[in-house]
Amino acid sequence: MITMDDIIREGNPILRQIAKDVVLPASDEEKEQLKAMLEFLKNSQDEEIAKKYHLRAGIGLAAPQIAISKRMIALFLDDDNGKHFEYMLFNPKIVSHSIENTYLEGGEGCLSVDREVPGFVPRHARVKVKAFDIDGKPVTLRLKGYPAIAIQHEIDHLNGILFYDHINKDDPFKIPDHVVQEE
Ligand SMILES: O=CN(O)CCNC(=O)c1cccc(Cl)c1Cl
Ligand code: NI
Repeated sequence: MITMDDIIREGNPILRQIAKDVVLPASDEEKEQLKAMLEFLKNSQDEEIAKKYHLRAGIGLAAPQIAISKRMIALFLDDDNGKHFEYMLFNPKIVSHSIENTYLEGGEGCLSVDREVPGFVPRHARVKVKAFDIDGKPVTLRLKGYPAIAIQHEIDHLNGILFYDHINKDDPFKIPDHVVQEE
């Protein structure tokens, strides 16, 4: 199982690399790694397991965070209406997005960043993502709200971007442009 020992932290150059496409069909090893990433998220949100293995909670995970510079991400979260989102994706790509932006009032955090970095992280309010599922089938996701924010955080990891790169340096809590409502 993946634990915090497997998660690389700021300073490790892998976090700033552009991850490589997974050559499809994915290998059994790549499928197992992606399944393990989803399992980590579930474990990290399970009070008993998280306590037992000292896991920090996460709603998403990108392969570069476990030192695998490949375009693989997992998401496991419920949105504000309690709708559940659970994905294991190969080669996700944002193919279009809203002009409108959004942001989380509480800011964002990252398992690869062992410190609080306060400030609003501007995100597209809505995204259309094309990717491939664990079986190699093409999928198209249209997301808004929390899941849209989360998938952007993960796809950023594949491009060597960390959440705080987006925070306004002069005024971290400045409301981002084109924001229509707060998350
Ligand atoms: O890349 C994934 N992580 O670092 C896992 C830990 N962070 C979170 O779960 C998290 C927390 C707040 C906002 C967003 Cl968007 C995310 Cl993703
Ligand atoms: Ni992160």
